[in-house]
Amino acid sequence: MSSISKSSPNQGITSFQAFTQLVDYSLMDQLNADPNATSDGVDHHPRQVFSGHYVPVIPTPILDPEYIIHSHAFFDELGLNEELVHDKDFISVFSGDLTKASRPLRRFGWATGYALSIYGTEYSHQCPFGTGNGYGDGRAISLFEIVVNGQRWEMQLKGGGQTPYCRGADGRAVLRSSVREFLAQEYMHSLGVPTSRSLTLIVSRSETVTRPWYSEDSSSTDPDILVDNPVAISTRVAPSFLRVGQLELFARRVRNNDHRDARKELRMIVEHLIQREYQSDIPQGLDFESQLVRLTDCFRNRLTSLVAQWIRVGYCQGNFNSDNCAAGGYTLDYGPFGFCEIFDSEFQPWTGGGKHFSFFNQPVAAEANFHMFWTAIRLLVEDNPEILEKVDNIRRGFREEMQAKMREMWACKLGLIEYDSELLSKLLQLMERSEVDYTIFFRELSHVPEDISSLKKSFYIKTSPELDEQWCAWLSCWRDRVGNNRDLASVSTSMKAVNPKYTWREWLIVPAYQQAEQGDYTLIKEIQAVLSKPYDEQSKEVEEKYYRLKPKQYFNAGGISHYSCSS
Ligand SMILES: Nc1ncnc2c1ncn2[C@@H]1O[C@H](COP(=O)(O)OP(=O)(O)OP(=O)(O)O)[C@@H](O)[C@H]1O
Ligand SMILES: [Mg+2]
Repeated sequence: MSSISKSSPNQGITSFQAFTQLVDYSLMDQLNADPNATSDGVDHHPRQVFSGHYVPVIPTPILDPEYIIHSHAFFDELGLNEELVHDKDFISVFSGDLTKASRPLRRFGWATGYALSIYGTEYSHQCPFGTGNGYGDGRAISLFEIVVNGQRWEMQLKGGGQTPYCRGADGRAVLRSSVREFLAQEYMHSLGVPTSRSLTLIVSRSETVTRPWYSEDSSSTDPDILVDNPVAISTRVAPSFLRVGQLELFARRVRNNDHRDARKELRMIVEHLIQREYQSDIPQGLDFESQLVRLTDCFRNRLTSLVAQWIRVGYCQGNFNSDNCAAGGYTLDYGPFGFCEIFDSEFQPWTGGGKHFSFFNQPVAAEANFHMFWTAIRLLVEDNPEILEKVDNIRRGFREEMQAKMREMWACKLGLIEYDSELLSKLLQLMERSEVDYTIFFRELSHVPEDISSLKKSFYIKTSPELDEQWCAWLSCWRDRVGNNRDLASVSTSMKAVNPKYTWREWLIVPAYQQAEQGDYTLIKEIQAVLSKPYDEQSKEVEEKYYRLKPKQYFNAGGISHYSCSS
């Protein structure tokens, strides 16, 4: 679990100039740039990109940037001193201004194309040209990579302006969505769930964009007003930003025989993926085809673990398309996401997401993404039946592995040594009938209570005596299972380490971004601190404010309980 540790003034990198010494373009330089890219990186209009792995693009800085917050934990990991946020060159670069960048920095970053599959169905008409060649990072621009203690990190602006993939949109992200993404990424990391990380959040004091949103107290499904929002840039960081959709893009070009180098470009991006994300799992000395088998196996392992973890912590990605599925197996794109409060196996905060991307259906959505991954990479071993058989077997085994990871997760969450399907399914029924708060329920259960009174803290409805009786029977059965020859205090400790006390409650986040729109960042910082220790009890004051059921007025509230637009 991460903690906030602030480096002392003498420790770590304090100047942007020193920071630039970490920058490394060597792996990116092995990939192909779009041969039709402009030589000056001024490439901000929607156009088709037919080949190459990336397009060099100059970001568009936000006007009058003001630093809001950075990740203390991640600064610490990277060996950056807190002082760095006072270096104006550091803030300029992470607000999208590369105009004064000097060597080793380059004056442009890059955007990448990717394909889209929704729940295993390929799409290409979402791009303005109807071909898929205009789809990709429309507002995400990577600046550079740094290497710290042998670990490579790609630094990417979200909201850094238009790219050839912007499809005519403004390339911006609003403060609301940037605050959400910044805080959620850090929270996920503190929960111990693999994720892209947050570095900095910077807002413009003068530039705004208009977005549809919800009027106060609106219960409408779709936004009912247009709002001017300050724009912001959050910088997110990951070993790479390669998505399943990216592999698909190159695979589609191979299948369609789009150009001479299509197969070569697919192989290059797959080799790049192995180097960027799987170096520690796949020995470099192996021949490429054996590496591919290992890659398929490792990705299946990471993806199934990830989704089981999501369900453990109550997270719903909301829009788990292949273009929002990181090929490194971590959480990516905190737009339409939400955390389950009142338990509903079909919980889905994004109104456009439907049941297929809902809370408990995420293992199935993940399988659809894995299927697209497998479809793409198997093109590279088509002429080797032995290898193909191995890769296909791994594909076939997805469901079984997913189920095994889910069983393991539920056993852990319930403090059991062995998974018990009957105990779990009875519990889930009771949870749904009693409308329990997902986080509060499991946290209270983690105290291994003797009766159901403390569990009732998590109920949104008043239960009948008959329902109470069923709960008592369930609890007694569960206590027998967990207590069998085990010390209950240690069961409780291990349960508390997997059942967080503090969760993301959208109605507590809303005031933070609303106050930030008025220039007050206190609440953002408070939430960052609380969510950085989600498994700790924390103070009485924090408990009273953050360990609470969702108040009635926020049920069905547009922009809080559901949203149709998240950008
Ligand atoms: N304001 C915008 N300007 C340009 N492109 C945009 C904008 N908003 C979204 N897009 C693009 O539309 C596509 C779908 O949007 P989605 O909300 O999944 O992505 P996102 O949140 O911008 O991106 P990411 O997946 O990089 O976190 C993405 O390719 C994204 O780059
Ligand atoms: Mg996305």
